[in-house]
Amino acid sequence: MKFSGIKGIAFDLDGTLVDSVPDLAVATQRTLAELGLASVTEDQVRNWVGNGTTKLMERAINASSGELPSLAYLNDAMPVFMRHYEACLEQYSELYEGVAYVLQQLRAQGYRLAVVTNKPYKFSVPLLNAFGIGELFELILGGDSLAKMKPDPLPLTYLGEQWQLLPQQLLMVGDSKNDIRAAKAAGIASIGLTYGYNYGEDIGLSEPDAVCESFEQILALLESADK
Ligand SMILES: O=C(O)COP(=O)(O)O
Ligand SMILES: [Mg+2]
Repeated sequence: MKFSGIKGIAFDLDGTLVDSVPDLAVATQRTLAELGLASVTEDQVRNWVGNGTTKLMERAINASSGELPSLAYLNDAMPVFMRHYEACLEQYSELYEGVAYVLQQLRAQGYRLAVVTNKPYKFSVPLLNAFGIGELFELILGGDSLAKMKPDPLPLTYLGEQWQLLPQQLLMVGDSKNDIRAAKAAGIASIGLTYGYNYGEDIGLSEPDAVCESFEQILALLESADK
């Protein structure tokens, strides 16, 4: 059974724990306005989330202006975005249904929990704390915490080293192909969630070990596995 012997679980953040696109969209729209560029919609922003905030802004500026920004332009745009996102961070975002309950249950069952996100670390911790779940995680890794982010396996292999757990004792839960690719590259099992953001694609196409339509289903999947 793929999920037996799991001791540690790494959760993705955006699109997995928190529906954060409403605030990412507001911050993107305010940034474009300040740069004098045409606006974009929340639906567009949803399809650009997954590879960190710099990629999000690159995609937004590209769609808005019709051309890829130069590195210098993007470097100037990023502090503007960071300022706007910091100001709204959890204003319109919401924890997905069942998240707090399931995380508490998993902790009570003895699983070690981590967040492995591509979101910058400085936003990840306050966002998790704003929803009262930050304390449930032993380790939080942002997209800028290490030299490489998902889909690179580095954050997951680092987690295994920190916790002294083997790949077969770890599980990655996420909404995006970046999560599933990172898990496969690290040799660990993965669960793909259907309700998040995955560039508008079916997460099943990335072939995670299981697909869940709700966060609650994770509990049942783990309970059905031998410990
Ligand atoms: O910030 C992003 O682009 C994605 O963040 P995630 O890895 O938590 O989904
Ligand atoms: Mg995600």
